[in-house]
Amino acid sequence: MQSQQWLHRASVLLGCSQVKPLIAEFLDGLAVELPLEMPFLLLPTIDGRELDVVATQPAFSQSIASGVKWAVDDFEHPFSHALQSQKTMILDHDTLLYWQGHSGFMALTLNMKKDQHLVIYPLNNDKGAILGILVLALPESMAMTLVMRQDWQSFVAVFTRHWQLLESIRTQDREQSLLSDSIVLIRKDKFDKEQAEQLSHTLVGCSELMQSLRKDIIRVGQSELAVMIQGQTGTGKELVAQGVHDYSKRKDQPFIAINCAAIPDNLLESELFGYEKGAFSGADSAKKGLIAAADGGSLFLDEIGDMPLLLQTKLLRVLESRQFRALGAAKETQSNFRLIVASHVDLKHKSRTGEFRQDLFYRLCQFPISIPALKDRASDLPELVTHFIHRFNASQERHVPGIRFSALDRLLRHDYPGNVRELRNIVEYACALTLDGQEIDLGALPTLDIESENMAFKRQLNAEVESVSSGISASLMSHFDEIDDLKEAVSQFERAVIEARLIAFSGDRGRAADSLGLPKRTLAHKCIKLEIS
Ligand SMILES: Nc1ncnc2c1ncn2[C@@H]1O[C@H](COP(=O)(O)OP(=O)(O)OP(=O)(O)O)[C@@H](O)[C@H]1O
Repeated sequence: MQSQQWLHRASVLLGCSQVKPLIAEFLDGLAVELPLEMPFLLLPTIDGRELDVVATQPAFSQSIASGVKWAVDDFEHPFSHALQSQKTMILDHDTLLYWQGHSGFMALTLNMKKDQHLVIYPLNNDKGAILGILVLALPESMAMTLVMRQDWQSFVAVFTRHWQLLESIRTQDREQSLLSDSIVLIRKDKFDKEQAEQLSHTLVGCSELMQSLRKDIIRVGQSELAVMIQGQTGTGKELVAQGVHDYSKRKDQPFIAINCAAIPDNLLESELFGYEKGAFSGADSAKKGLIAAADGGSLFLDEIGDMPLLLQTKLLRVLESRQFRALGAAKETQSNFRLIVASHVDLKHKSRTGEFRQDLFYRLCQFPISIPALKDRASDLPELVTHFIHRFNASQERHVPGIRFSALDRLLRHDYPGNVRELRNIVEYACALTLDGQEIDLGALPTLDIESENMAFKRQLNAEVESVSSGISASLMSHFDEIDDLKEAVSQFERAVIEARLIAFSGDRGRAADSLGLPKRTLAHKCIKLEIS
């Protein structure tokens, strides 16, 4: 073969933009230009333990590779020697016999003609590391001369350099795309955190329950799933529904809310679906229903458990088809709304007893959210109190700076059957009775139904304190008889009191110190001494 042909082949190789076609082009070129049967390459596997066979015809590579492992540390075959020495090996017919102990190699060379030599040619990158091994069966006359020829060596150098270049582009591309994937993930995570932080200004509470509730709201806001909110009265179901809407793509569209329990059954249908003029006696003009009004936005059906069964059937149809017909209308209309429902009763139970349609229940329950009662998240209470004081100040143009610990302590001992709404009312009442510039005192609180036997909040708070202080605190008082180190017992008690107070004030050391009658520096010093983080 002439130098010009190698040059032409080299230029074809340079046109390849990916490694696989490059190798195929290289091997095909050899098969065409040289009098040989089937050249192939051996490439190290990713773990570097074996050599993989790469030939242009899959059947050929399979026949070489079938069941054969070309382990790099198996010196029974000559390829591992070529790998180690990085030197070209040319095996004549007699030398081949020496390697017949390796069954795979024996099968590979079985059909070689007597005058053929096997050329094992390591391909290095420019740093001297092995890229692969080229294997050729050539007539004796050519084997030696070919590998010595300058044009052949240049051709192979073009092939290996281009191979290396494509590999490094591929690695760069992969790294680039990994980098941009992680940047997207980091940005998304940061965005979600920022949104959750923003939501914490309206949906207040630092307890883990509230934090995960806010995360759920942000997560589901980005989807189109139907949301079912369950929680006792006054726990903030409407606030959560509003949050789902505000943090969704529909936030600039209407948020339409209706309380199914507050509207008589016979009116609920016309409220939802609307009606045409003359649809029933008294329908003097047409009225748009709430389903139509929610088009593009969100429809919030509060107390869905109170919806009559017949209307449930109609609602299910609307959800399936996104179409509805106003009362007395001839045609169906479309509305693209996202449904959010809430209930203070256990709808699953109602669906089992037949009071609520089971198919509707499952259709509505695509993303269930459960809001815990206030008494089950005592650590939220101080922050909620502060929030309601701020809200009161802003709406009434007043200046109540905060609440005294004795008053907060009283609030912590109430059970709140009316949940956050009840707390809000109590705080607003107390604010109204407190003079500007003064903190809310015990005297400003309404009479609260406090059962000393049943101090739900205290119990909850103690449980939280116990969990942070390795269970040393609350039980201490009941084990006076067991105390054998007074100093240690006093330290434990002191630590438990400070920890409880820090929890009560959401970690605000200034307020905790105030409430304990200590200077802030003294409290800080005690925290270090008692190892309170
Ligand atoms: N986590 C919270 N942060 C701030 N305010 C809250 C929170 N939870 C509830 N509220 C306030 O408590 C009051 C009652 O909330 P909301 O109306 O959302 O409760 P609900 O569960 O829908 O009540 P109902 O079952 O009676 O319809 C509202 O003023 C609301 O702003």
